Amino acid sequence: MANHMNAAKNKPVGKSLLGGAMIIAGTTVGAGMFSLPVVGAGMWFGYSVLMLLGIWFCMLMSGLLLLETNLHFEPGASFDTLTKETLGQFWRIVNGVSIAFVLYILTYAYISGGGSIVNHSLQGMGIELPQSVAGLVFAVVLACIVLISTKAVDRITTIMLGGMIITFFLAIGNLLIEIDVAKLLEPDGKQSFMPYLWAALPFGLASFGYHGNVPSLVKYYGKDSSTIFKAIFVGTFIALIIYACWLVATMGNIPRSQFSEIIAQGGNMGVLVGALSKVMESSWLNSMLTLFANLAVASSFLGVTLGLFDYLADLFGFDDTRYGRMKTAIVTFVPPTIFGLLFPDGFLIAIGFAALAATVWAVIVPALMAYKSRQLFPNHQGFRVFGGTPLIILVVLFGVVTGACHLLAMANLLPQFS
Ligand SMILES: N[C@@H](Cc1ccccc1)C(=O)O
Repeated sequence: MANHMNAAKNKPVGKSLLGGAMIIAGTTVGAGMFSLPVVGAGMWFGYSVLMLLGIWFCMLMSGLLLLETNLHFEPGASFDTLTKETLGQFWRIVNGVSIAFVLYILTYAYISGGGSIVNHSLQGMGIELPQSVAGLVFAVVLACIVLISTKAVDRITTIMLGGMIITFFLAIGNLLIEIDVAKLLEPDGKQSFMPYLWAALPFGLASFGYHGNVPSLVKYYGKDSSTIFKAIFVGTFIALIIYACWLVATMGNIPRSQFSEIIAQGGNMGVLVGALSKVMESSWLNSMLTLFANLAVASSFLGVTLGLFDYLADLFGFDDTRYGRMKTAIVTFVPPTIFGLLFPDGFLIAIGFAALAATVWAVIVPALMAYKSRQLFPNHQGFRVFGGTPLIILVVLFGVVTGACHLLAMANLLPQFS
């Protein structure tokens, strides 16, 4: 839901802390959330919550380190300027490529997840479609909104965000009441948990990604470091609470052994939501849950593709005329949609690769930039993240270890629950 940062850029809205916190929470909570119970099934609830806490802390710190660097520059300076001025041309290019890669692969992940959830919804109405076609419908409808204008995206996602909050609490509230504590605390299946942590780390990292919005917040609030700090803290904390509730709701209702089936079917969004739907008594609440999942993935799609659309228009120099926007739309949407048609079930794999690229620009580069900017501006009196160099080392290590886990998991060298 990165589009709310565009809202911040364009509209003279009241600059309350809440607005900034919602921008961050909106971007953070997205499709990554739907991967968490599936990849966390092996280690189950306790370790999953511990992992989320650790990742939340590291991702909060990397965002604050990015803020620290950003505050040395004029509001409006973006990643490109920050990397160029602190780390030089090499990192500027590595960073730019990794951002573009994340945006593209997330677009594909959303088409895959969106197709899966649209299909699940249509089945509820008695309509059968191949999942790839459902993905195509999902992509074409939402791409048209992006093609119309930024304003259209802003309006529609604001409505979607409201809808998400309402449907989340209605559906999850009920699931939270119905949970079976034994399922949560005494999981069935193979009694080995901790080794499955490693393969899940990249998914946790992707779920806490929001860093593209930090420069937007600086542009929005100016150099008001204390408000931006609070907005990032509160926004990511809201995401942490939502994820914890989501884990309680899913793992408290679906037994661990049943996750094997979900994983065997590809672990896509529709399969998970379908399994949850089966345990929900009321068909009305069931619709709320399905609606929530649709809104979550649709609003993330709009936010991310709007970012990609603007990025590509700038990169290729396409103008804002009807013809120019058409060209930008083609390079933005056609490649991920073709992938979505060819590989409709790559949702989890795509989120994993998004995490790999995000370790670069959302974790390692912000830490390195903060290290460098402390050398460049040694007498700076303003905002500085606590913890000195040890904290920077911790954040870099977190990024490197998580990236390595993704590669090892791809090579089948890490234990994976099945
Ligand atoms: N956190 C987002 C993904 C994301 C990653 C990195 C940056 C921005 C967004 C999600 O879960 O859908």
